[in-house]
Amino acid sequence: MPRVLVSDKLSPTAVQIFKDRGVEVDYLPDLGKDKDALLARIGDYDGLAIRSATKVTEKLIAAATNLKVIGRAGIGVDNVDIPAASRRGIIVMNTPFGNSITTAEHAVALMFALARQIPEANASTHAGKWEKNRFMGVEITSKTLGVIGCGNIGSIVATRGVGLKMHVVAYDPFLSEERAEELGVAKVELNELFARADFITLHTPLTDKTRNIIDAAAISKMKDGVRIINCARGGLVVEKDLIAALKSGKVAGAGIDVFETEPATENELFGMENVVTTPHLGASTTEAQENVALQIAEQMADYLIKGAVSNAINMPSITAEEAPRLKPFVKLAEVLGAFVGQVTEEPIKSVEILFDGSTTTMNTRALISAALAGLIRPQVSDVNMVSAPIMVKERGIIVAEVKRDKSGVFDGYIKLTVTTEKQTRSIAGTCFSDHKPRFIQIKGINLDAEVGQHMLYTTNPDAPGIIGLLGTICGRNEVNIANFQLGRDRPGGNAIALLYLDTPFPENVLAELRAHKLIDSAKPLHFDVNGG
Ligand SMILES: NC(=O)c1ccc[n+]([C@@H]2O[C@H](COP(=O)([O-])OP(=O)(O)OC[C@H]3O[C@@H](n4cnc5c(N)ncnc54)[C@H](O)[C@@H]3O)[C@@H](O)[C@H]2O)c1
Ligand SMILES: O=C(O)[C@H](O)COP(=O)(O)O
Repeated sequence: MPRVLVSDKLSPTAVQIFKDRGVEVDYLPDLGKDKDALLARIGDYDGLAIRSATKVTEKLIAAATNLKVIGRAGIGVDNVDIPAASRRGIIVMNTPFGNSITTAEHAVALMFALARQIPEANASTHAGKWEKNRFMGVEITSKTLGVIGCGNIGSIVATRGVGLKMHVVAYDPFLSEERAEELGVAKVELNELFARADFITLHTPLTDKTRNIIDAAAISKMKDGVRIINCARGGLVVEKDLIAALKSGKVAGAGIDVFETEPATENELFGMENVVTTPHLGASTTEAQENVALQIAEQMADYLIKGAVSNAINMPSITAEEAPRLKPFVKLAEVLGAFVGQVTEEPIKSVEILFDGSTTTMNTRALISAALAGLIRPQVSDVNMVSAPIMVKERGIIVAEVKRDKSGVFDGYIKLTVTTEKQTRSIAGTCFSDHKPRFIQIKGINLDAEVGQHMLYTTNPDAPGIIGLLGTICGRNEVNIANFQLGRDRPGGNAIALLYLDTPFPENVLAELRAHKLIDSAKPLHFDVNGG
């Protein structure tokens, strides 16, 4: 039974779903704030469900020896060291839509709060002051709203702005003109947004490109009296520059839900009259918390129990429906990679993965990840479909995908071609209705060979005596040959042999075989035929 730890506050729905799905769950919502206690316990779990309080650092990941999946009940995953998780083969998934409406509504709420100074006016009225002349607001209608980052949340804010009769301009390098038109917004460059907007709202993730996107230089390009809303991430806005601009009056107000340092208990923004703050409440509604808890528990259970992957940051999605059809081809891709990985001794420069016929309609990203995992496993023992692409990239190996229509007798097949400094190797395989992977071409030589756990692969000239030679040497050394497959490109040309053995081929016998003039090369192979 897989075990999941919930280390941040999540709706009880998540716990119930884990239990119903047969996942053991420990709900310890304060553990995320206690780094040492979390570090001491994390090794016991297959899954970790979090929000933004738990910081999943490289150190925590190193201690998480059994961890397979980190589930973020929410959107931002900047509290997770994703490269470290990927390197360890741990899937990181989030719930990309569960809290977007709620967060968009919070941004709009902050915009209204700023425009009419509602928090200040509320405090003053509660204090019995009746300061009717102190609070003079601004209308929102006909003002320009600048949306930076027009993805899920930004686009909801944009349409709300349109509904409020605002002019909406959006800056997002990935926003298409068609989508902008559909939303009713004008797609503009950042400087134009700065120059035109009366209200600016941020909705980008925190990345190296977006960090400090609002600094003193950016503020200087904005209209006098602009109001800035940040419901995305602290770190997008340079707080000291914002504070200076609020003090000078250049910025008339700021609505801030997220801070450079969180939890934020001390901050110069606190107490400023023209600043409305909330403690990272963007996602905090009953509806959103129900959504994200339910989604993350389902997604994590799907992965831990069925191998289905959805909304993963570091792995292609595999739906529960496609998982059974894909599984044998994942195995095939991995086996093809493993074959080449085991026979290649020099550094690999590039890999081409060709999908032919029916395989082109499959989840080729997942299949490529599987092939790469098989390929580099002989060099890095602890690698899986999550970590393989990152490890291959770190090694500077170029990966290319090619798709083509059915070209031969098979409904479809996968062919892997690997180039090193010395040579190019290729291997192709397919799965028949028995779902078992088989090799159909090695070194350009056609054959039909199943995959065995322990095998010996030899290359030799097509000459009389090879079978006898292999049989004699194996027999003399008590190596039992369970099966045998031969192939050649033409009579008297290049030939290959695949021997199926009951046990790994002994090293000392290998030396004898390699020394024989009829054998060009001999390589023992091992395949995880039973693994998932
Ligand atoms: N305050 C909260 O409680 C709360 C709640 C949910 C999400 N968030 C934050 O909001 C962010 C946005 O969420 P989302 O669901 O809309 O994400 P999203 O991925 O759907 O949208 C982000 C958009 O930002 C754009 N973008 C990326 N780099 C950019 C750049 N340099 N300049 C301009 N645009 C850029 C992307 O193209 C994308 O369209 C999340 O990353 C998260 O950090 C905060
Ligand atoms: O990225 C998110 O989903 C939000 O920042 C919500 O964070 P929270 O789950 O900690 O409220």
